[in-house]
Formats: sequence, structure tokens, C-alpha cells
Amino acid sequence: MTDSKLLLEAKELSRFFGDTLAVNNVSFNIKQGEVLGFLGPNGAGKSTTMRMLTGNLAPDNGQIIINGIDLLDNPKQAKACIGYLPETPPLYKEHTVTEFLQFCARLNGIAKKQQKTAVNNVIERCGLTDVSKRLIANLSKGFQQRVGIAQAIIHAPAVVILDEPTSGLDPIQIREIRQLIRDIANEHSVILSTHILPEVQMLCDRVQIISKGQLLFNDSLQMLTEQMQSTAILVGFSQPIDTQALNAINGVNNVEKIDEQHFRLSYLPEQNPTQALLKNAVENNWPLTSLMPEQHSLEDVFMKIIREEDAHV
Ligand SMILES: Nc1ncnc2c1ncn2[C@@H]1O[C@H](COP(=O)(O)OP(=O)(O)OP(=O)(O)O)[C@@H](O)[C@H]1O
Repeated sequence: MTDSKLLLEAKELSRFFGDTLAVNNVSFNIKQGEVLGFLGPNGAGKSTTMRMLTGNLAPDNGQIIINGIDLLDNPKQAKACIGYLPETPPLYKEHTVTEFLQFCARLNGIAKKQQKTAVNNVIERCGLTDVSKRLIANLSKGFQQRVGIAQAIIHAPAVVILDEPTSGLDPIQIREIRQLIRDIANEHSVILSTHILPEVQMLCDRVQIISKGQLLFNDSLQMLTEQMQSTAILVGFSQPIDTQALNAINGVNNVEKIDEQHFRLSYLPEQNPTQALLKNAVENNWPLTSLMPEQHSLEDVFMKIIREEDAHV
């Protein structure tokens, strides 16, 4: 990342719906060039946060600064720096793609002379050239989502906020929309709200995990990946091996027998027994067929972070 200018700062945001505290004292920021994954289970408070960031819902408490402008004090100027694709894209389906995007260009205050160029640009960037004259209502959900993304970036906002952009799409459409998000991230900072963990792994630099309205994790994808490292190896042989012999290997502190020929060897951090295991296998003629470091899935880490927080409550 070459520039670390802060583009969006959310400070101590809270929002109630009746007695439900949907978002509880959430603070974070996004820098230029970053793709921030906003991850959480259903009902965690993701959409509520996105709606507050985009000026569509007033917070009960807190402050939002976009590109140095206070959203609550100067909503018009602040909103001009934000592009937003809500969970349900705001499309006028009886319009053609071009008509709708022309309307969006006007709505976003793009100068009359530049509207045509802006529309043509997003049509090209979002892969809509072949369908530009078609009614939005007749497009597939994947193409409708592309139109939704086009309206979010038409005014070249500094930050693009995408709320569950791949929800309800088929696998091919999902792949295409993810590619489009990758392209967009080359020019805009992106906040991506999702409950799909692999999506975060594929697209994001930094991850925030929200659950029950509270931010539980806010760090780089690398830190999250490090939490996925396990201290165990999975090992297989083509004939039964004595558990005690495995237990005696330097560094192994527990052996779990999966079946006669497969074992899970746990070790303490910094005491990886792989070298010692290989030496033993050669010396004892153990017919080794597989040797693999165990990895926790992102799902496991996610559940662990949420469970740890629940245990503190
Ligand atoms: N308009 C509303 N009126 C009442 N309660 C609401 C409203 N909007 C959200 N909530 C509640 O606030 C909490 C957070 O909802 P939110 O939609 O922000 O979650 P989410 O993480 O976006 O979930 P999902 O992935 O299901 O969209 C939930 O308990 C939800 O029921």
C-alpha cells in the first residue's frame, strides 16, 4: 500500500431498534487502497452499520468522517465520496441499463457534459456493453448485480460499500462478480459486507468480524490466517503403526488415533516434530503414505472468535 490516507472513520457507532442494540459502540477506519471485509453471521449488525456509513440511517451515537468530511454535519458532500450497493440493489427495472445509469449520473451530481462519458465508462468497466440497451427487468440476477455495482461507482467515489454483493447468485455469477470487485478495488477502497468466509479470503486485505452488534476482530487477513495455523500434523501409513512409538517421537505431545493407519500428532508451538517423524520413519521402515500440517478452516477461527467472546459475557 503506497498511501495510507484515512478515507473513512467510524467512531463509536451505536444504533438501537426498539430494545435491540443492533450496533454497539463500533469504531474502525478504512485507508486508501484497502479492501475491508465486514464479516458476521445473519443479524450481526452488518447492514445496519453499512446503512449508517452511507447516510441512509442515523446513528443513535457516534461519528462518521468520510474523506475528512463529517457525514452528519455535511451529508451531501460526504455522501458524494461514497458509492453504495445495498443488499437489494436500487434498480428501476423498467428502464434500460443505459437509461438507468444516465439517471444515476444525474442523481450523483455529475456535470451534464461528463454524464455520457461516466455512463459509458461504467458500462465498459462492469461488462455491460452487450446488454446496455436491454431492460433491467429482463437481465439475469448476475447482470442486475453488475448494474447495481455500476451505479455505486459511476461518480468515482473514494469508498465503495458493497452489502452482500454475491448473495443469491449462481456459482458462475459469483465468480464474475468477485472478479469485478477485484477490478474495482484497483481504483477504489472497498468495504465488503458478507457472511461468506472464502469471499473474504479471496478479496480482502483486512477483516473485521462483527457479532451481536459488537466488533470482535479487526486485523489483517494475514493475522486471521495465522490464527488458522494448527499445532498438529496428520500422518498416514500403509500398515498399522504402534501409537506408543509415535508418542515417543521428539516434540509429539499427543497422538490421536484416527484409525489403525492414520494419526493426528499434536505438538507444542515451536516444537514441530516433522523432521523427527521422518527420521523415525526411515529408521524403522514405517511405510509413510501421507504427511500434512493440519489447518483450521476460516470457519473454525470465526466460530472460535465468536465463542470466546460469548464466554466473556
Ligand atoms: N428496521 C429494523 N427494525 C427492527 N430491527 C431491525 C431493523 N433492522 C435491523 N434490525 C435488527 O438489528 C439486528 C442487526 O440487523 P442487520 O440487518 O444489521 O444484520 P446483518 O448482519 O446485516 O444480517 P443479515 O446478514 O441477515 O442481513 C438484527 O437483530 C435485526 O433483527
